[in-house]
Amino acid sequence: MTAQIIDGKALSKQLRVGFRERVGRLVEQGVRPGLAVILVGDNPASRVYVGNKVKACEECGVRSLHVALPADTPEAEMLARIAQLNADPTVHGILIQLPLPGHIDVRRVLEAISVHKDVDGFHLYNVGGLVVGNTIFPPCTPYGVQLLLDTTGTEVAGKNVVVVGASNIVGKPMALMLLQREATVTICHAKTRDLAQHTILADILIVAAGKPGLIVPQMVKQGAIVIDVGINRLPDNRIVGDVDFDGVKEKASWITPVPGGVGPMTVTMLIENTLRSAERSLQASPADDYQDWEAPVLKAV
Ligand SMILES: Nc1nc2c(c(=O)[nH]1)N[C@@H](CN(C=O)c1ccc(C(=O)N[C@@H](CCC(=O)O)C(=O)O)cc1)CN2
Repeated sequence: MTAQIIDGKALSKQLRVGFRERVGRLVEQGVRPGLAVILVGDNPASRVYVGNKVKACEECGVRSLHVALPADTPEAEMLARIAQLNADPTVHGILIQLPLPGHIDVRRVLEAISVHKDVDGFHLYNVGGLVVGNTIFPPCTPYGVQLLLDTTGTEVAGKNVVVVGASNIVGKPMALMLLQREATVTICHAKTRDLAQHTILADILIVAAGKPGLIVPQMVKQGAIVIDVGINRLPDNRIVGDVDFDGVKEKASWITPVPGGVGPMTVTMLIENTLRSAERSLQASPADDYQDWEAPVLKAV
């Protein structure tokens, strides 16, 4: 039996209808949500992703502020820009497009973003929040994957989940979020021996390794849910994931396509986090700490 497709483009479209309504309500109350996107250098893929983010803002009525800086921008200048954006009440979310040029200390600039505007969820506070299960802003890609999984109607608790890839922005937070939902989680990475021995046991297989064709049908359990987070551009310009889609779809029960699966959801969850930040700004006197943040409750179904 061929797998059912988990359509991230369609789910994004549906969620964005609700976002426009939320923006309308915010504007009625005098707040236009604002997102600042900082891009350093001219990495072509990053330019596409930033373009997608700016387009999504336009579609939802969010004001976007695109800060494009040359590749040799000193770290001190970035820190100064971030400080300005932290202090700007019309900016509810700030993100720094990754990767950054090598001369910039990624952790230092991410830590400079106000926890209250860290809509990418990369600040150490938000990362730590994932460990104890109450982060302010879930990181966008794993958050999107969680919603995509929800659309399958599958109860995650008790399932064997295997995450392939241990990056700070996808693999590790993904594993923590699914552990919070009581899955049995295994993380595989570049040093894992005999990858197939792990993946074959997965009821839910999430692949974020950046290696086209890494996962072939023999590595997948019959009926598994397969989420492909990889985005690889081939020499012929085609975009493919990390999973052999045509082969694996004959074995899986559900599968995400690339493009049109996780990618659009990453951008959609960024808007969700920005709206939550803007909504919170309406509270009469938001405390200057993070204790009064409510945990996010967005559900896909
Ligand atoms: N600050 C951040 N940097 C990066 C993140 C992130 O979440 N925050 N994640 C990735 C890139 N990324 C978002 O920035 C991203 C990747 C892919 C897509 C997307 O829409 N993909 C499309 C295909 C797009 C194409 O034509 O190449 C799809 O899969 O359908 C959006 C965002 C690294 N950096």
